[in-house]
Amino acid sequence: MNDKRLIVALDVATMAKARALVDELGDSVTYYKVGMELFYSVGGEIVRFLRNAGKEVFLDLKLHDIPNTVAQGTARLTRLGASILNVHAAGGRTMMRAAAIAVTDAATTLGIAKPKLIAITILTSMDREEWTHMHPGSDIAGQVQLLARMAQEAGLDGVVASPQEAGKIRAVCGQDFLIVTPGIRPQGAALNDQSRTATPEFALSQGADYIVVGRPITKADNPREAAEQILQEMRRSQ
Ligand SMILES: O=c1ccn([C@@H]2O[C@H](COP(=O)(O)O)[C@@H](O)[C@H]2O)c(=O)[nH]1
Repeated sequence: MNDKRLIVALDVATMAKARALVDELGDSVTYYKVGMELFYSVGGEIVRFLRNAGKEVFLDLKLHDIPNTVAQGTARLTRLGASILNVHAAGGRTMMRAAAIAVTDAATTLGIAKPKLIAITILTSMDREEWTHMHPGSDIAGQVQLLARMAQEAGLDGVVASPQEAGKIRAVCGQDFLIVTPGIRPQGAALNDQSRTATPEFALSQGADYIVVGRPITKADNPREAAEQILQEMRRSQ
């Protein structure tokens, strides 16, 4: 069984560990997310390895800097052949617009398919107490909707958000806008450092296009079995 809507977060520190997990998950998983830990350890080699293994890649490096720096960075990353790249929406509309143009131009010059460019809204680890401390009088869901609309207006293809806000994003951004939801926890799973979580079934019911699952699979005693259980839950929710 396999479902491209499941993206497994490959949060390990070495190529050997990454290879072992990809091997173990086999054909049950076709989409992997590569984040800072693995990319800063091994660089572009991991993207080439996954692509050669027939996998799709979400390169989750969350760029956040001035427009020119982010544009140049996303242009360089485009060459690696990932299907999804991302930046922080908090970098602003001008920064997101610059990144969107840079990705399109780089893909055109290289003659490759343009990766989707999506924006981080508010990290799923952020809880309401911490948010209110930082932004008195503002509510998370309203801010997520605002950031998602900004990303859409800047020409991005979608956002990363908590499954708890997916429905609200759909309501303001419509159907033709990608919603990728980390913070996924099957019933009874440890939350770890996540706060605004939900089950795979709930995320999909709220309009998420993709769910991102890391530790509930990668730290399980039997990662393949954990992935298969999530895939079964996804199938039930169709
Ligand atoms: O808001 C965000 C944005 C990105 N992430 C990333 O997703 C995975 C989640 O891993 P779990 O082990 O399932 O918690 C991780 O790589 C984060 O960097 C996120 O969690 N929230």
